[in-house]
Amino acid sequence: MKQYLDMVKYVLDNGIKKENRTGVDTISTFAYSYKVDLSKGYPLLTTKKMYFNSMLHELFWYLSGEEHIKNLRKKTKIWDAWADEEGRLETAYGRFWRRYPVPEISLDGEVFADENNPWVTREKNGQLVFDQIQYIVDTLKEMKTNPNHKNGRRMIVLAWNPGNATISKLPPCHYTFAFNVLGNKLNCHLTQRSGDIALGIPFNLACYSLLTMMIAKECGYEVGEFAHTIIDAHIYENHIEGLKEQLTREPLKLARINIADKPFNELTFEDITLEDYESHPVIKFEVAV
Ligand SMILES: Nc1nc(=O)c2c([nH]1)NC[C@@H]1CN(c3ccc(C(=O)N[C@@H](CCC(=O)O)C(=O)O)cc3)CN21
Ligand SMILES: O=c1ccn([C@H]2C[C@H](O)[C@@H](COP(=O)(O)O)O2)c(=O)[nH]1
Repeated sequence: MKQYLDMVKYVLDNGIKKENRTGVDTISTFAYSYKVDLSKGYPLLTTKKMYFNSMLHELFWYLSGEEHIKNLRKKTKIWDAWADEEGRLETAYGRFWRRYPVPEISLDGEVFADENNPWVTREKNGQLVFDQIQYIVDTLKEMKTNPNHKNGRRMIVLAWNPGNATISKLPPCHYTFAFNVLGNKLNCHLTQRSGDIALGIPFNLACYSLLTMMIAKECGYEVGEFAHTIIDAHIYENHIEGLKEQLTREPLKLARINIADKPFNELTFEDITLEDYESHPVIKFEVAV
């Protein structure tokens, strides 16, 4: 994928050396953006072998709304370093995607959705929560018959909750995304505060591109573009050689994705198949914890 290789080259050429909490320095750039046209194929990197199954388990974990990795860790180890022995995690994306806490006390004149709202439920522990993914799916369906939908430019999912994020061991990196309809095409824009270009970004790109394809299918849209803005876009120093190796490799034809004919909420791991994926060999990168 040319856009990825361009980003790698840009950060290698322009990055500034920076220290960070992990003890492994990075070369960093500010606010790198790129776009991919999803109608041209599925943007899974071909210049190294990608562990598609780990990414797919991660996406279904997000969609499950689980706040822990008790189930995910049976499928992939990629989140183990940030959880405790029991599989508990201080911050989990899916918890906020599908169960974002809603306050029950408001100021004079201010509104918050209550239990009568279609996306709000009360959990067993008494907390009111909002399902942002269902809100997106329902709104996109309503827009088919009502292009002037009041929420047509308000299709936002937020994973950042300051009261959690600012004290968490690992707050969300990809913390907000927005859907956008143009013609009959569904676009998605992801904002990421911090991006590990060798390890995290290829997963994030593949994950949100697939999510966009799944939602487009459910709601009757063609796939449009995936756009990604990475605020601190960095390469860890011990990843430089592996990324330089990738730059010498010629990108191969993009793979395709097949999604089973099932309602979005019933899709499981087995319903998504990766077709015609060919790649250059694996490159091992060590993850900075
Ligand atoms: N420093 C850092 N980089 C990240 O990308 C990252 C974090 N931390 N913390 C939270 C999550 C966990 N993520 C990870 C963690 C590990 C891999 C990883 O090891 N990937 C390997 C092998 C995957 C596998 O064995 O299935 C790869 O080659 O992609 C990828 C993403 C992304 N995130
Ligand atoms: O999905 C993800 C999750 C994490 N990352 C990277 C970005 C950073 O290298 C680290 C997080 O460290 P912070 O100090 O919290 O920024 O993980 C990613 O690229 N993608």
